[in-house]
Order: sequence, then structure tokens, then C-alpha cells
Amino acid sequence: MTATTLHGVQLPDGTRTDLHLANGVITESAPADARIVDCHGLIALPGLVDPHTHLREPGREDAETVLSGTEAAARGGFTAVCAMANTQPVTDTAEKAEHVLDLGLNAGLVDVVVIGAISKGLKGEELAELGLMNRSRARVTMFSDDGMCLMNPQLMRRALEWVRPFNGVVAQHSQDSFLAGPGACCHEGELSGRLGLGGWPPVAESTIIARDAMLAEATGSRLHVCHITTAEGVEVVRWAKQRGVQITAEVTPHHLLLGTEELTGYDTVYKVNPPLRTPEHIEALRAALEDGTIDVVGTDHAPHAPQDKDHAFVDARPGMLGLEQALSVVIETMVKPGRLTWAQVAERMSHAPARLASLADQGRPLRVGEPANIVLVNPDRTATVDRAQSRSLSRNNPYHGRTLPDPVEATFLRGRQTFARTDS
Ligand SMILES: NC(=O)N[C@@H](CC(=O)O)C(=O)O
Ligand SMILES: [Zn+2]
Ligand SMILES: [Zn+2]
Repeated sequence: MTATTLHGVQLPDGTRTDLHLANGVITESAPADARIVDCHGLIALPGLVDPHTHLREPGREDAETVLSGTEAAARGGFTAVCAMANTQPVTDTAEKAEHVLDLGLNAGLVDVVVIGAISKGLKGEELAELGLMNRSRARVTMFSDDGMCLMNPQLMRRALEWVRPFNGVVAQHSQDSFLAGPGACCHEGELSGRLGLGGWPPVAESTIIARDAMLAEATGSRLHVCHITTAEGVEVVRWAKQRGVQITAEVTPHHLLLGTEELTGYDTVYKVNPPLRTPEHIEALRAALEDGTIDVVGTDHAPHAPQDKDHAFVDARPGMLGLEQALSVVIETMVKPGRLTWAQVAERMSHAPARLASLADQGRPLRVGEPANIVLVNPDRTATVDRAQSRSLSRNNPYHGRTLPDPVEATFLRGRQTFARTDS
């Protein structure tokens, strides 16, 4: 593999330097035959780490494969993605976890980190093989029934106890379906009434977060709150952190940018769980990402085939794409308004998610000796999103037609270029 020198690149702390990439790591100096890339005006961030991706393989390869999903990830600046367990079959055994790991290794574009199911078949009844998945080649440390809220508090407690010896983490999709209105498919509020759609009240999220935070405290285990969407939920996380609970929270790009007003045309691309919220909630999420109450950005990249989206709003599958525009949305909503520095973007999108998933070789600082996992960012470039250009096999891109930052110039996984912009 040829060595590369990123000449004159800006580091997250604002300093300018030459970064030499050779043999998979950042080196002190470059060999004589190194390719030199002029990086003036570009920023190097540590490769992004997505703690929450749906890759759909095995089972729904018409919507996404590990290859197509990881191509989308590399294009978005990611060098690692954590693959959710709600595939068909569900990732609930060591063998299935190793299968997903191997699909990722074969694709070779980003590190595919396997998330195991908490319960067998995501049914919420019996614990899955947590210990065996952890001891498998996939070395699973994160467990989630995402797609479903793990309702049974006894099972939640036992899952938290199980992961403690290996410092694992339980990631919850916090949505109490008993509190949802009939046919709930959007935020409960003035608009759901006007549109005649059933709603999810914010309290359906915050009460589950509060319950799980208390269980995490009682067990001394790590809890991760997936895709938080409400001001009340953020308040509970803030309170739990003050108590010393080992809790982390995640926000998606779409919940940072998009609100309930998108729903007025009943376009099912905007149907997602948890639902898009109102401006007060969106502002609470941005403020919490700014002050660190929300630790990480997770895409919740959820590809769906047309036949699963082309339905009445209430019947369509929830979920939207996120990998390719995640950094675009964070720049638009957080960097441009001066709410996050580049070092803080690196923290929320690389360092912190790597710690969450216990990844030793991801989310590392850009220093000599560290793995050469890097995304090159052009902070000034913008483009109009075209869903037809996506690397994903699916087209449920909620940013289609919007002009947004288009920052990713190139992505390097252990020094090897996994994405390069070709249209400039
Ligand atoms: N976010 C969604 O609306 N859908 C996700 C599941 C999930 O993240 O809950 C999916 O798998 O499609
Ligand atoms: Zn979810
Ligand atoms: Zn999800």
C-alpha cells in the first residue's frame, strides 16, 4: 500500500501540520515514494464512528447489504459503524454475530462492530446469548433490542447485570408503547390532531429513560439511550449524570434538523421512530449536544425498500437514511451557528462513540503511532442532496432536494482510502 502525506492539513484543535500515513498508522515522516495530497483549507478529523446503523443483511438485502451500507458509511466519513441486531434473523447468538462480523470484514470499507440483541428474537421475553456473543470472535460489548423498546424491567435489570463483568453496555430504544396513542406514528401534539394521526407523547420516552437510569444505578452498569428526542428525556439524562449514573445519550442528525412541519404532506420518508418533534424539543437537543449532556451523534441509518414506504402514513415502515449526510447536518445545525468546535465534533462523532462501543483502534487522536483512521473535511463546500446519488440501496433520504454542507473529501481506514470525492 502506498504511503500518503496529507500536506498542510488542519487538525481539530486548529493547528496546521503534515500527517504521514504509512503501514496503517500515522508516522513521524514519509517514505520517499509517498503520495502527497495538498490539504490546504481542509480539516482532518478522526474517522467517524456510528454507534447506531441498520445494515439489513442478513434478510433484507433488497433494502441494504453490508457492502452498500458500508459504502454509504465511508462516503459519510465513517471508519466504523455499529450494526444493530434487528436483522432477519435477529443477531442473538454468537454464530449470527460472527456472520455479521465476517460480512463486514469481507466488505473491508469500515469496521463493522456487531451489536447483539438483548432478548431472543427481540421478543422481550428471554435473554439472548449475551455472554457467548461477548466471547465470540465478534467480541460483542453493546446489546440492544432497537426497533423495540425492552419493556420488561426484570429483563432489563438482568441484561445490565450480565454486561457488567466485561464493561458492556445496554442500549435502549426508549419508547413505552403502552403510552402511545392508537396507531401512533408521529409526535403527539397540535399537528397530530390536525393531521388525524395517532401520537407518541414525550412522556413515553422520558419515563423509560428514568426507569432504566435507576436500574443502571442499582446495577452499577452502563446504559446507553438511543436516539433521544425530547426535552424531558434530556432533563432525565442530565439528572442521572449528576447522580453519577453511567449513562450516555445519543441524538440523530434528523432529530437535530427536521421537525413535525415536514409531516404536512404525509410523505412517509419523514415517518421515523421516535418521531420528529417540535422546535422546543429540537432546541433542547441542540443545547444538550452542545453542553455534553448528549454524548454522541448516532445516525440510526434505517434503509427501507419502496414497498415498505409506499403506504398510507400510518402503515409505512418507520426509519430514514442517515450515514451520508450525518456530518453535513451536524455542521449545519451545530458548527455553523458556533455551538460546536471541530474538536467537539470529533468528540461527539468519533472519540465518544468509540469509547461507548469499547473500540481500541477507533476514535483515537490524530497523533504519531495512532491508527490512520481519518476523514478529510472541506468546511465550505455545499451541495444539493440527490437521493439517486446515494451509495445506499434505499432511497428514503429525508434530505433529498435540500442544500447542505457536503464536507467529506476523503476517508481513510488504517491508511487505505475508502472514499474519495471524484466530482471536484
Ligand atoms: N428508527 C426507525 O424508525 N426504524 C428503525 C428501528 C429503530 O431505530 O427503532 C429500523 O430498523 O427501521
Ligand atoms: Zn430505535
Ligand atoms: Zn435504530
